Amino acid sequence: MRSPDREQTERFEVASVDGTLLRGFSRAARGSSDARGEPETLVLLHGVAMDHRVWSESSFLDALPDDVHVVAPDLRGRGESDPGHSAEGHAIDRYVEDVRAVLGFFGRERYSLFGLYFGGRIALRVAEADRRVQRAFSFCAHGEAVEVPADAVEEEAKEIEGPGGYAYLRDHFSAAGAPAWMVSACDRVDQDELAAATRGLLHGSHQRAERGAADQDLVLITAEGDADLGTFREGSARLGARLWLVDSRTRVRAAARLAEVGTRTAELLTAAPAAMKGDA
Ligand SMILES: COC(=O)C[C@@H](NC(=O)[C@@H](NC(=O)[C@@H](/N=C1/NCC(=O)N2CC[C@@H](C)[C@H]2C(=O)N[C@@H](CCSC)C(=O)N[C@H]1C(C)(C)C)C(C)(C)C)[C@@H](C)c1ccccc1)c1nccs1
Repeated sequence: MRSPDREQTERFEVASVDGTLLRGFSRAARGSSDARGEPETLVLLHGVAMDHRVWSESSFLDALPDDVHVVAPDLRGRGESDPGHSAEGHAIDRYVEDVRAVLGFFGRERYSLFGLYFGGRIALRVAEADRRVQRAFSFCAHGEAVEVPADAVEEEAKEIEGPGGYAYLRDHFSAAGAPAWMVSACDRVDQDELAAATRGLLHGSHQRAERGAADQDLVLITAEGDADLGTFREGSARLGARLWLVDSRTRVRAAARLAEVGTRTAELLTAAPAAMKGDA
């Protein structure tokens, strides 16, 4: 466990293209950096019903070495960031703009992104759009085109904005075997923003991601028992992405494996460049 005083955690605030202020936390790297004198910078993107706190609560953060600069924004409408207000204000293109604004703020030449569920889908879309992304990890979200059924998602949004909204999410995630940190994260999200973000999934999140630069290292991660494992395999072949599997029966249950994925991610970040190409 890291002692709090050693944490060099500070807040940041950056304006996105549409003026939305994104806020988040940055933990400076200690010690070594790469040949360019830059530490590895890892930007963490949480899921829909979450905020930046899930990274410490899931122990993912503890798995990362001191010499990695960690940046954990709150997506718009979550945590301390400004609201997105409407479904259009929560379109995936707005999230891509937001993440690119965060990359601009820290001014590094290269970044690694790690996204959780829908945050993983955002990470893949940012990698496609932005050459500064050297590695993109997507935990339990592939980059293929998906049918996002408007009626089912509208129904889910109505549940979420209704009086039983938090109970819907808590009950669904608990029943699906989600770890406590993921269930409790839902309660921290403003209901109206959560409903808008849900409806926002109807604005572009169905599109597949394309590979960005040829030298990007893309990593898809899902549960061995995932019903959509075939789609992840297709995505791995199409994108030239690694496919990591975690020992769990479903994507929701895979959340309990996040800390060990953090350890594996750290190995890839700090591996000597030569080693990176060879490993499976
Ligand atoms: C099968 O579902 C699971 O395996 C849970 C898993 N989901 C996903 O991987 C992806 N999504 C989905 O597959 C589906 N999408 C939904 N609605 C959109 C959606 O996702 N949400 C809206 C509310 C928000 C909390 C989030 C969510 O989580 N709701 C859950 C239900 C409650 S929790 C069991 C939820 O999936 N519902 C479904 C319904 C169709 C049942 C309404 C489709 C229509 C895209 C295939 C998600 C990453 C994504 C991927 C690509 C584009 C958009 C979204 C998880 N995601 C986060 C944690 S676990």
